[in-house]
Amino acid sequence: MVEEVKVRIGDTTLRDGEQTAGVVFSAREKIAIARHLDAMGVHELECGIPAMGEEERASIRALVDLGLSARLITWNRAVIPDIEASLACGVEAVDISLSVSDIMIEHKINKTREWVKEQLKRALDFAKAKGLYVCVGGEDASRADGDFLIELLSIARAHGADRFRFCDTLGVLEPFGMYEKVARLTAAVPELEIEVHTHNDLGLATANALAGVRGGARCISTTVNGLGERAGNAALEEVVMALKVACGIDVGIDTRRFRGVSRLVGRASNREVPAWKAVVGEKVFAHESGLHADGVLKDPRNYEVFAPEEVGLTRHIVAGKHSGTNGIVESYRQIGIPISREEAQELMEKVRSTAQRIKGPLAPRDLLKLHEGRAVSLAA
Ligand SMILES: CC(=O)SCCNC(=O)CCNC(=O)[C@H](O)C(C)(C)COP(=O)(O)OP(=O)(O)OC[C@H]1O[C@@H](n2cnc3c(N)ncnc32)[C@H](O)[C@@H]1OP(=O)(O)O
Ligand SMILES: O=C(O)CCC(=O)C(=O)O
Repeated sequence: MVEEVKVRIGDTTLRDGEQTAGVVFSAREKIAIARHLDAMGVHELECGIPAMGEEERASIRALVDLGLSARLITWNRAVIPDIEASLACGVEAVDISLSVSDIMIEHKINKTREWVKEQLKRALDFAKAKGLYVCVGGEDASRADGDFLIELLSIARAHGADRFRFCDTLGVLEPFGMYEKVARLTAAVPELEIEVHTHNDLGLATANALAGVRGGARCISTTVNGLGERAGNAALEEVVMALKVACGIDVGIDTRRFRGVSRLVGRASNREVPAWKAVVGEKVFAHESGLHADGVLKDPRNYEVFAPEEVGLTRHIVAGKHSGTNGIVESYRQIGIPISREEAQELMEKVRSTAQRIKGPLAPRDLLKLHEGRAVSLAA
């Protein structure tokens, strides 16, 4: 029997997403985003950094007060005051982060590997004594020495950690490397669950997250729209749909809400979602090219990897420069004008030249004008 792979999503839109340079969520927006993600069935929400100050702590307390089903987890440096600040917010789970690559140990926190091990023990013992669920965040794990990582995971396990977060902080890995590194850790310390936190600097965040699962990770860190530091994080909607469609893994999230949460976060972050954004872009189910429109009209599975309704979107047949007869018939049908294939063939040349002139698709009023034998003006 094939083992059913269970993967959980830990969404960090409210922490790493908000760390995008220049992005700020209001407390009200944080609540709306958290409610939306919770209603979709997202398993865990990384919801802020209590060490930042009283305003941040108040917004985290407000999230705790919502009594969501999702686990709320906060981000902390491996220092006791950060964990105390989290406790003061009422959360029951913490991510305790330590830089684990030599470059960051030596050139960022100015410490030694020995210090990292001892600090991990101190912070972990403190958090576990307080009854917290603890994920140990390995910042820059992808550039860390493999043997040192195994040593850290063993310490983390021995001191009661519940999970280790393998961070590709700079987004430097490719999927094969990601697979090998995570597989090595899961083989060495199988009792400790691994989460993968991937960044998109090379456009590989989603691919690397999936490779992590192939390597044995059972939790994926995501953000809505792929918001996050620099080029962003693995996008929630991409990860969930790729797991479902390409890997046959259903994480139990209501994907029909993806469009809604995507627009909510787009507005709150003031980062508009590109029309071609994978999974949630407004135009990813728009078909103009003659052969594509024809294929989709005969059976959407010809050119759609999943149905638009699955993610809250709708299909559009667009009349434009690359249209063919069947697409044009459909475009006229949609505006209540039934035309024959012959009529569509006659109109095709005009549709093409109009699209060329206006440098875009034809709106319903343009189609109407062409049908009435009138020209479409640029200003129309
Ligand atoms: C990869 C990531 O995304 S990790 C998450 C990072 N997120 C953020 O930085 C956003 C919020 N950050 C903040 O509000 C502030 O940076 C705070 C509250 C965390 C810290 O503020 P400050 O005390 O003023 O320190 P500052 O930001 O200038 O520098 C960070 C300090 O933390 C130390 N530090 C960094 N990471 C860690 C860690 N994982 N564990 C312990 N100490 C750490 C640094 O060495 C530095 O210490 P130093 O001043 O003794 O050299
Ligand atoms: O250390 C962590 O838990 C997460 C840090 C992070 O956001 C990153 O490494 O990209």
